[in-house]
Amino acid sequence: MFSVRDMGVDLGTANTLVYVKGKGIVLREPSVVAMRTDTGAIEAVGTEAKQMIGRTPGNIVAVRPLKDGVIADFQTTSTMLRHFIRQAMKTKSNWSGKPRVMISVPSGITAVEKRAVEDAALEAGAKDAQTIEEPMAAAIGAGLPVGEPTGSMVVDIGGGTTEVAIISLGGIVTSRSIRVAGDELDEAIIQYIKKSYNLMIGERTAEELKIQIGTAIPGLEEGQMDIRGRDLLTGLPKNFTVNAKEIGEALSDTVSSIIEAVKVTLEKSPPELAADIMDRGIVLTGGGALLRHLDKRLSDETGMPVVVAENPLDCVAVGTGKALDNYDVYRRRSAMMRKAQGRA
Ligand SMILES: Nc1ncnc2c1ncn2[C@@H]1O[C@H](COP(=O)(O)OP(=O)(O)OP(=O)(O)O)[C@@H](O)[C@H]1O
Repeated sequence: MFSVRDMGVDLGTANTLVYVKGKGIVLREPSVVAMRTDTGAIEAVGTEAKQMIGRTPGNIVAVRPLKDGVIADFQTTSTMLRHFIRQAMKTKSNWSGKPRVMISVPSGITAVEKRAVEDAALEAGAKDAQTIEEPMAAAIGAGLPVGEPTGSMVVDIGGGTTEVAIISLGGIVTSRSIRVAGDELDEAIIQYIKKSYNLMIGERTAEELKIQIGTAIPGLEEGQMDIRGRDLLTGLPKNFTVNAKEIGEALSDTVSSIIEAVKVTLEKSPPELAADIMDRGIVLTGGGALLRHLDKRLSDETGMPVVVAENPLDCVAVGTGKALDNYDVYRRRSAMMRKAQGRA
């Protein structure tokens, strides 16, 4: 007899990751679904669907169902979640029964949406499902001592949302979630290129520019990249070269918004916890933490030490996996919250 292995799912706006207890991360796919507009039938999910963004014929659309940091399209989110959970179950030949699933969700989603995410996991074959707030999962995954009476601060910069939280004794003391993260950085690049060069580029090209030559401090990076866009005057494709300084300038205001959210959260922190954070430093997680010199700029502007977590893209998924060890605690907590909401 093999034991059932439980699963943690990072249901992100940009990427979905599945962590299987005892195996680690077994699935890592973009949170994208391609569907036929006429019948609603699913054409592709994940990497294959992401490649279709901006390239679909009229009868197919490639959508990101969680694009704006919330579940924008619930039905499609459920379908995608089901697909990934089933795929992850196939990666292990010796499942003996149904797994319990811990799913991280953006902290801004409603109780009804949380319930619906859990239902989607049940439909996919889970025995039971619970949700955990993304910044809590990120902090656990980054190895912060969340259960201790000491303040830890995590800034999770994903695709759709930046979640800033101060955690102590297993709970979120104060937090802020803004819809400014990787997608907004990409959009800032699109707007900059449009304004400076009269050229239109797609969101995937903008993301590539950000990843390859982006910087949070303009002037600190060398480098350039050749790209292709559409000339807005002639309507024709055109090749051109952009340098790191320009991309740094394009990103600067959006980076400032993220830093402002961190400052506001710090200002609301009880003094004892602020002192703990001063000792340990602010921990950056999520793909956005990989933007060059973001740690330095945040440290310069807040006067606090800042560290980038090891494998920032994996922290939330690893955190959901570790949270499986306390599955019953989360289960009891959400049952209590549901009861309290029912009474209110
Ligand atoms: N090297 C890099 N530099 C800058 N940004 C990066 C880098 N690598 C990935 N990203 C960005 O990180 C974002 C995805 O991060 P992540 O997978 O943590 O998000 P998510 O968890 O899906 O989103 P959310 O937390 O909003 O639900 C994308 O916007 C991507 O462009």
